[in-house]
Amino acid sequence: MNTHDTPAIAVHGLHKAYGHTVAVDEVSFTVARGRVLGLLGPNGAGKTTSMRMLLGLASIDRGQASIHGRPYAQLADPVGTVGAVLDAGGLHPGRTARQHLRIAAAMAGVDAARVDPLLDDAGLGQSADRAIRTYSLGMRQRVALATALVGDPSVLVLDEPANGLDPAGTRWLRTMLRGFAAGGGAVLLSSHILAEVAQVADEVVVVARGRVVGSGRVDDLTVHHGGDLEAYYLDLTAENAEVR
Ligand SMILES: Nc1ncnc2c1ncn2[C@@H]1O[C@H](COP(=O)(O)OP(=O)(O)OP(=O)(O)O)[C@@H](O)[C@H]1O
Repeated sequence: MNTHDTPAIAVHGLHKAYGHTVAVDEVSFTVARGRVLGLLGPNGAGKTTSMRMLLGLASIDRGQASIHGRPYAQLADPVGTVGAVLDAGGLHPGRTARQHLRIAAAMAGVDAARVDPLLDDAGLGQSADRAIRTYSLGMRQRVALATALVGDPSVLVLDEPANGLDPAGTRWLRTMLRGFAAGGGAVLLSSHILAEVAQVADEVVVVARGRVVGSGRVDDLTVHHGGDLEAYYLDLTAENAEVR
């Protein structure tokens, strides 16, 4: 199954518990090609766990998660299909950004010539030959984002991609994501920076304590809050403000 009617990302009835903590409780959403979906929610709401299940990094207790109609593990070309940023702290500290991207390109089976333009786009051209251990948080985030793009994927799954980025980096990310979606790509991103989400996402899903408490197009959801995503979000999550 890989027709144009199949959502790029589909999550249905996803459920996951860690001991007595229900991290994700019957979460469902889809992301169509050409769309950006923002996954919002308080700390501990289940956003990262949902993304990890989608990417086959955490087992699924119940429900299904698929990319272009298949579970991640059954994708014929996972690196060429999905780019992901889950934890920019996971980069090898002794490697340079250029080495890191070249290795990623080799693993994805793509031409190493793709690496330099990606480094330049991410604003890393000047620092690409320094060890990642000398990088700031925002620079690591830029490496992680550039790495996610190496395989020329059609789907991006990004956990707090703006974390640590300066204003120029945030603008680069926004422009990159809109361009990616305009080219037919699908993006799932989590973020606590609601002003940024309002600018880049077509739709949002709000989770609290593992459950979906709101979802839809940003314009529709915020109609009673003067178009203010933050006001809508804070109203919706007020009862679940206590983190777990
Ligand atoms: N490996 C784990 N072992 C035990 N509990 C976990 C584990 N991973 C997540 N949890 C719990 O599952 C719940 C959801 O966590 P998750 O990281 O998915 O939240 P989140 O929405 O991504 O939060 P944040 O916004 O703080 O990143 C939390 O209660 C968390 O403590």
